[in-house]
Amino acid sequence: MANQIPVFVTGNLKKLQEVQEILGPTFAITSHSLDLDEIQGTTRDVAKAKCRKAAEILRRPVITEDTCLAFDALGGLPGPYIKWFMQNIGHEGLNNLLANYDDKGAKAICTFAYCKGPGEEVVLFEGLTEGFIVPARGSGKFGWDAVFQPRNFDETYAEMDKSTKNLISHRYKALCKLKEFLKP
Ligand SMILES: O=c1nc[nH]c2c1ncn2[C@H]1C[C@H](O)[C@@H](COP(=O)(O)OP(=O)(O)OP(=O)(O)O)O1
Ligand SMILES: [Mg+2]
Repeated sequence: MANQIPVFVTGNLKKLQEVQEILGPTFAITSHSLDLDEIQGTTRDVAKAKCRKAAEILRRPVITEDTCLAFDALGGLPGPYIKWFMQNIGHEGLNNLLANYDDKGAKAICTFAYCKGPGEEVVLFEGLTEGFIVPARGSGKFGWDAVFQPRNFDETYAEMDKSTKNLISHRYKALCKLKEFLKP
């Protein structure tokens, strides 16, 4: 089981597309669509539990990924709960959460997790990109891309070329570490 190529388990097609774009054709990745339950806790706890669960279900080496959007003024929230905030209050609601704060700083954090199989230890690979929450700009249809403007850039993730996002993103940085780990 240990030598099997890990499968990337995600229910999010956009995430999968970005991972494939970043890795390029030389690093084929297979995927399995599962909507895994996500526990409450720190980003790391959530990422570990999700990966452990995927390994138990599929009984083989797996990779999972958890994405966080942490607002500095809110002590890191919504953090791992960003999916539910995004779904329920949208771009405008995310901006409104910070209406009473001057500090619009936010961190996009990507945590890949690898687990060899059921009961095995989970290894984490984190990537972080700092930026600001801004009123939605750009046509990006991927999650909160339109309200996240990376530090030192004039464009939001949604406005910039996909290739630019993929060179500076939280996901890119985490994938670099994962790639190094998976090198034969
Ligand atoms: O680069 C990104 N740019 C904008 N939005 C993003 C990005 N990456 C994830 N997102 C969204 C998707 C979901 O609303 C939440 C993360 O939640 P998260 O649990 O990690 O993703 P998910 O449930 O959609 O897929 P999965 O099956 O891999 O858990 O942020
Ligand atoms: Mg999820």
